[in-house]
Amino acid sequence: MTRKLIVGAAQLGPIARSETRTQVVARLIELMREAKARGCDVVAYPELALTTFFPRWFFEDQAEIDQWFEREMPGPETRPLFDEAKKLGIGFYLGYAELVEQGGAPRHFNTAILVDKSGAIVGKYRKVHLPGHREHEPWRAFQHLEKRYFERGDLGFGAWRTMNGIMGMALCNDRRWPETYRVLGLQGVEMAFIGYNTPMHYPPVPEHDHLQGFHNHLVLQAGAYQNGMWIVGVAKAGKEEGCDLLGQSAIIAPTGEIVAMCSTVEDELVTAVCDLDRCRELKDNVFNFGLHREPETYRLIVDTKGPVEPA
Ligand SMILES: NC(=O)N[C@@H](C(=O)O)c1ccc(O)cc1
Repeated sequence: MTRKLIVGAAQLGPIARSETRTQVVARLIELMREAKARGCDVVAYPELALTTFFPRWFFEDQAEIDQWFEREMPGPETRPLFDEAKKLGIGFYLGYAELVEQGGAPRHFNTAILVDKSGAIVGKYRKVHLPGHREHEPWRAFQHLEKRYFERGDLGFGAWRTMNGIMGMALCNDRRWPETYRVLGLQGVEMAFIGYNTPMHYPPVPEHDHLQGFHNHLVLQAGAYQNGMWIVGVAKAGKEEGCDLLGQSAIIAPTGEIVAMCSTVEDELVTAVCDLDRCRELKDNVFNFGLHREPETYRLIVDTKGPVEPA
């Protein structure tokens, strides 16, 4: 049985603040149909793919915040996407803001799901590394209030056997942290889906603005290679409500090579044939964990948040 998966990275251009879920889902379905026409088994969408990137605004009214969140998945507006996936027989990865009631209390997460070819949700991930700030910082041209609007994910970095392989998920800022990939890699993940919304302007260190594209590929390629996994990085891109977001969505081989990349900052699909068996080239050799890892010497990584004084 071949383990070649045809994978689509369905980058989204900007989503206007006024755009409805129904309008966005229509865009997602169009990309899904294109993916199917190009033979895809699975298609990946960005982080918070159903709305504009709302953490760029400070809202005080909880009802105004909650309007950006999904209370059920699928819900009435998103069900057509699941129906289409089932009809076409294509899997998908989707990021969205999740609102759940637990023990009578509302909980807010920045979430991604993996849906198989039958339209069933097989995995859920809630973003662990929440970037930005908690309080209103009016000096910024755009807020980045993920720390205010979301709780840290409580599901860890899972791995799921589906679509003939072992699949993992992460979201945006998670991709900058080597721990993310390692926890996935240790579970044998062969393909990780990572949606992102990355502003080109980084207010705390604007000297890095020109490096956004470089840093994006640097971390995705290193994560792929060091763990012998395919990585599908998918942007929400373009000028969204005046804020420039990085594009350059990419499919990356376990060798670290970029095999497909978007060249616009609009809705754009790129695809690649991803042979999951190629992960073995790394997992059995240079990154054979069982043979070469020395976890006893890595204690600081889990025992401290860091930094610590040098010994
Ligand atoms: N949605 C995200 O997690 N985005 C982050 C990232 O790309 O790491 C990010 C980028 C720039 C910032 O000023 C704040 C946060």
